[in-house]
Amino acid sequence: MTLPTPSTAPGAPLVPVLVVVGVGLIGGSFAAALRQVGQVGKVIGVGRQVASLERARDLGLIDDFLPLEHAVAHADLVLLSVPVGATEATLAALLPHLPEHAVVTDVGSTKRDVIAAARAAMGDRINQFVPGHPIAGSEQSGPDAAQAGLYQGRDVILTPLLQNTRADVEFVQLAWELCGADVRLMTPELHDRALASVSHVPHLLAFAYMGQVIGAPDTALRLDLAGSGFRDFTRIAGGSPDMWRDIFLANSDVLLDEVAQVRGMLDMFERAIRHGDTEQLTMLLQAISSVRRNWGEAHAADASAVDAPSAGGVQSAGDAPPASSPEV
Ligand SMILES: NC(=O)c1ccc[n+]([C@@H]2O[C@H](COP(=O)([O-])OP(=O)(O)OC[C@H]3O[C@@H](n4cnc5c(N)ncnc54)[C@H](O)[C@@H]3O)[C@@H](O)[C@H]2O)c1
Ligand SMILES: O=C(O)C(=O)C[C@]1(C(=O)O)C=C[C@@H](O)C=C1
Repeated sequence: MTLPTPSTAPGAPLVPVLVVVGVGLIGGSFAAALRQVGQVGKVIGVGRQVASLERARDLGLIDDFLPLEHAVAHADLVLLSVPVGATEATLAALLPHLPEHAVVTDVGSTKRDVIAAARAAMGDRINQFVPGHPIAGSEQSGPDAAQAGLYQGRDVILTPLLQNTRADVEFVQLAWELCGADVRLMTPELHDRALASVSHVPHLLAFAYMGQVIGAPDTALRLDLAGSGFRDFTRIAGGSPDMWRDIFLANSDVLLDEVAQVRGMLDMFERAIRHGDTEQLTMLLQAISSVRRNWGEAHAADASAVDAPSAGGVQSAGDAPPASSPEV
């Protein structure tokens, strides 16, 4: 890969000045990861809460913080790591101050809406925006949750635009690779459909299930008796409400379509249970359990080396096997 434009001097870090807008779990981890490998010169944070930015500085995630317009004027790379609903307003505010050579990328969990927002905000400077999304994170938020190792061996998806230069895409790709990530390129449509299924639906179900439990008359007893199954299933219901509100709304069309299909599966289970259909219930459970076990074993062995099943049209840095779905 050719070294991208911003880093020209030998031994210079890849990113002389990184501006992180939204120094929380994801943005703070990106800064920490690049710093750990010595590939960032200076990190400037931008945010809404001074206390949180001070905390990020105390943790060493950022060197300093500035108002958006001042920070961006120095940037070689801007990482947008705010809830996806804030994309358009944030990009519109930073654009007048963005140097011509600077690249802006994002970490938003949805891509079609983020790209539409970026086009609306950036107009003919859209070439400077390279959309991205790390498939790594947790239910925690804020700078204290940031970890330099968060992206080690994890996939990062880039959905480049026709307007992007190859050098800018390679710059963002290299930055993520230096964080330890495996970069995959795909279309925003494929991204949003797949992530609706394997990220957005599980979060929606966890929130919905948890909501049902806390609405019960004996909630205290239930929560007192809850074990590891409950813990595993509901961990993600502790995620950021702002972040998940924006994701559910941004990806609503494919999310609702996937939810309808999950409802179809629930109906199938309900029918089998209602009719005492042992054969059907066993068949469903066996087919599903075996696929989940295989996936779990492959990913537990080395989550970094095994790519998730890929859909047609996905370009992967690795040799991902073709997608396979359970026949139930
Ligand atoms: N948490 C995850 O697991 C995960 C994983 C991959 C991608 N993402 C994406 O990363 C982005 C950031 O998520 P995070 O987990 O780091 O959240 P976070 O809450 O830890 O950090 C978000 C930051 O954005 C700021 N912010 C919130 N609303 C804002 C607004 N309207 N305008 C400006 N700033 C605002 C917050 O103050 C905070 O500093 C989101 O777009 C999310 O979809 C999250
Ligand atoms: O591990 C978690 O708790 C996450 O929610 C991480 C997770 C996911 O896997 O769904 C959440 C949202 C993202 O956009 C990417 C990753």
